[in-house]
Amino acid sequence: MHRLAQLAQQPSRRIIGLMSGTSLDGLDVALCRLHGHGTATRLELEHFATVPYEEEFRRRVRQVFAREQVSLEYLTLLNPWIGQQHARMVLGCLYEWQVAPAEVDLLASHGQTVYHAPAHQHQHPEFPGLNATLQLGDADHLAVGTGIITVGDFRQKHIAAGGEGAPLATYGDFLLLSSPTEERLLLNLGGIANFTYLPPTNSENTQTASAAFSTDTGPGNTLLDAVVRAHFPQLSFDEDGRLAAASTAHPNLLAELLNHPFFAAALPKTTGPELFGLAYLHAAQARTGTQALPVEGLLATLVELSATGVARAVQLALGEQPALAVYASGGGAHNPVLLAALQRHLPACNFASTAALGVPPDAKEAILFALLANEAVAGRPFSIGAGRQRVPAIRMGKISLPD
Ligand SMILES: Nc1ncnc2c1ncn2[C@@H]1O[C@H](COP(=O)(O)OP(=O)(O)OP(=O)(O)O)[C@@H](O)[C@H]1O
Ligand SMILES: CC(=O)N[C@H]1[C@@H]2OC[C@@H](O2)[C@@H](O)[C@@H]1O[C@H](C)C(=O)O
Repeated sequence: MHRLAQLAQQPSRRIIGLMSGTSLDGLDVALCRLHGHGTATRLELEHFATVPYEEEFRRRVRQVFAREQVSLEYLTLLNPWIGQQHARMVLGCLYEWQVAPAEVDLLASHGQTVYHAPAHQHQHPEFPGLNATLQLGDADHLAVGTGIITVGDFRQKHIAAGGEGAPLATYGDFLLLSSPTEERLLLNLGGIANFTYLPPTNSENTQTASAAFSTDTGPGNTLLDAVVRAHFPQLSFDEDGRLAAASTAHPNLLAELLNHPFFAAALPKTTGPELFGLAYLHAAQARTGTQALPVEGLLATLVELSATGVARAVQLALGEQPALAVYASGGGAHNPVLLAALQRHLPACNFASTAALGVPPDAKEAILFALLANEAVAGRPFSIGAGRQRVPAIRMGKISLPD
């Protein structure tokens, strides 16, 4: 506790942000130097790596990932095991970067989401209105395994304060990437796509902060990856969208997929592969008689679905022809076919990568969790609209001590 009080007083802190997303591609590890806190926060990214998961890691997580029925014993075993694996991966990065664990002030660990259950999605009759989400990889195992104080399990506080436990990007995006003059959209194209809307902070409107918010928009890469894996077991994604580029979207299947009420629901909203999985796709194919659609056509349809989901959410928030600066991040930002579809749907928007703002697109989410840990230890709850748009004024994360 004494160490934590010291950390809070330091002008800057060295924090490792960890993110393991829905794509199960690997653990993102971002070593950050964070100066100050709140709106005065300044970031220096010292090192970044994605430690790829071995097939065996993915196989074990998939035993429970987004599944309604699993072995409770297996789930219990995975919780410390993932924590231990993540600790090992962090130590491997530190060794490579020639940084001693004692030179790092904090670890910020998101853990592995295995089930996301916002009320609109589970609709369980015994728990009406209850939002829930579960991340595995207990932070005590990271703290003891690395010797670094660890902040983990960020999402529960957001739910306790009235949110859905996601997206949490709002807080870090607002602190780090707001512009005094530019109206921005920070678009993350991960397994699930989401965005943060950031109005200019110098706007005449003193309510500006209260207009900043984040929402999921629907699938990003999750369905694309699932279809690629089902057809080509040796591949994990459609590199540069080459397969999708060889065909065009099937209009009836696309319309059927977009018929899901999620796409018209009010913002903000969250979702996951529990909803946007192969069962959803196969049901829509059965209803439209498109079961025999070749894989290229399927992928082209799914790229269009992801882009349309983003465009619909942007239009719900900002009107039919929004003209603002969009900064993309996440793995989908490397997919030229997806980016071209987005530009087609939002022609008045100017698309760039978050690299243009000094944030490497693959590192962004891991950096955001380092920012959240910085706020947990050194910040004060700051208001982004005090509960409007479900952005509660809270600090998030639980603290695990190594001893
Ligand atoms: N060159 C590329 N071409 C096409 N797609 C790509 C490329 N590089 C990465 N991707 C896609 O990005 C995915 C990984 O994205 P990312 O790491 O942002 O997801 P995540 O963080 O796991 O997801 P989430 O943000 O939903 O938790 C890959 O599975 C793949 O679908
Ligand atoms: C429950 C959960 O893990 N959600 C993730 C997921 O991946 C993208 C999207 O769905 C987003 O809502 C969230 O992650 C980011 C980092 C967030 O909370 O902002």
